Amino acid sequence: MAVLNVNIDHVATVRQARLADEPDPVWAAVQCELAGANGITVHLRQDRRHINDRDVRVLKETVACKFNLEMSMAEPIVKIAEAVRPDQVTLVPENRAELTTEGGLDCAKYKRRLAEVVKRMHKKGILVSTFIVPQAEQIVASAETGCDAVELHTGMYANARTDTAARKRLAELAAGKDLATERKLVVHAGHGLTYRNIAPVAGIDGLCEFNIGHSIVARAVLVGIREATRQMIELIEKSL
Ligand SMILES: CC(=O)[C@@H](O)[C@H](O)COP(=O)(O)O
Ligand SMILES: NCC(=O)COP(=O)(O)O
Repeated sequence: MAVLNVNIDHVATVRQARLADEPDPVWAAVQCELAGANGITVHLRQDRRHINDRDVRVLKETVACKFNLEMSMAEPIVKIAEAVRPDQVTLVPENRAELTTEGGLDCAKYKRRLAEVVKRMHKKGILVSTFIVPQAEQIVASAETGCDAVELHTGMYANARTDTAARKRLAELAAGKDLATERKLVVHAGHGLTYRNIAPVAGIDGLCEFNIGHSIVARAVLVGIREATRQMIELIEKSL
């Protein structure tokens, strides 16, 4: 059965819209956890557009479930992860001009840097996942560099315009999950997942963890974050 990590970046986006001190993502994390979330995910971007260093430090102290830090492999950010020691890091590509994460991390191209970061994270007892498109060379590079998990990028599925295109993307995700499992990687999935599109992905047997953010925070504005988290968990659990 797959579990849900709630990505609370966009709670911080609302705070940063006024450079204020509310809403506090730390308060949101507590509510998600009380609603049954398996984990809390945040992306500490180099431009600090939403989550900041203080959030990451306080979340490390307060999150009792899994704390998953999404981050690029830029050296200053890697040093922060070493100091904070989240339960897991998910390594992502990052482009300052993007609205959100666009593609997957090119693990094959940056294999040497990836192997170094994996070693440093493991030395601190941190699990490592890579956020990748479901392609064989990315899965193999993640396995060969000693990663514990991969997060398959569901953005192309989420953006599919037709049922045929969505089915093709789902088949790619399922095949990626099979290969990653064969390579002894734990398989996560996320990006662009919503209350409307979660069911077919959550129906793929063997996916262990979903990271979902924007859609849950958007719903939370209307129904509260505990209820929004609860509704998403219910959909995931119903789909298998
Ligand atoms: C890696 C991923 O798919 C997302 O979590 C993304 O990195 C979140 O970043 P934003 O919240 O800035 O879109
Ligand atoms: N890695 C995906 C994630 O954490 C949340 O992505 P989104 O649901 O905000 O698109």
